[in-house]
Amino acid sequence: MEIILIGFMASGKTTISQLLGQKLALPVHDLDDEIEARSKLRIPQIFRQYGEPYFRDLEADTLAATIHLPGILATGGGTPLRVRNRQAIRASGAKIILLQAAAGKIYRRLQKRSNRPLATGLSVQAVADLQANRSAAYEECADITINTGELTVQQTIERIITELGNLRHGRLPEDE
Ligand SMILES: Nc1ncnc2c1ncn2[C@@H]1O[C@H](COP(=O)(O)OP(=O)(O)O)[C@@H](O)[C@H]1O
Ligand SMILES: O=C(O)C1=C[C@@H](OP(=O)(O)O)[C@@H](O)[C@H](O)C1
Ligand SMILES: [Mg+2]
Repeated sequence: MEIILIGFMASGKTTISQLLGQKLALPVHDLDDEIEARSKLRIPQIFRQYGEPYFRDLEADTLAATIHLPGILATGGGTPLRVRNRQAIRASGAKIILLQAAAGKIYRRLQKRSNRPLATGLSVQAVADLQANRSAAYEECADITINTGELTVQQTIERIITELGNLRHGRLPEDE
């Protein structure tokens, strides 16, 4: 992959990967879609019938099988939790983009109907707690971090393009 998007549920990985792929003319892969295609099961069905550890094994295997393809990869919110996945993400040579948003924003985005078994019935506090548990794993991988909370989808894309340019030219955010 050239670019890998990581971050909490509803931070925008799936949405942004699609638009970024169009903008940069790169193929787009979504790890959840790849897992569903490989297992021929929907994500909630995998959690219900086989449990989370089985899902995490599938996720790790699917990551290993897709990470060497060209393009942009949208991971799932839990993908960087396993150390082996973090190592694979770092070793891929892709630019790693961490999308963030405050718990209240994430909570509102999660109220839309979705395919996320772990988001069902989460309070704002539970979202904040889970974010706190996961943040070190995300930050360990990230080359670029973008807070999408106050941005539109279009603004997020523009910010990513700018930050990728800065990274390429060795500029730090403080230089701007
Ligand atoms: N600035 C933004 N960047 C990304 N997504 C945003 C933004 N503002 C609102 N959203 C919305 O947040 C939701 C993110 O969902 P999704 O792309 O499925 O996230 P993920 O794949 O990280 O779980 C979408 O409904 C998207 O339209
Ligand atoms: O955060 C998580 O543990 C998960 C996030 C989901 O992906 P999104 O982050 O794209 O919603 C999906 O992989 C699964 O429901 C588990
Ligand atoms: Mg997604």
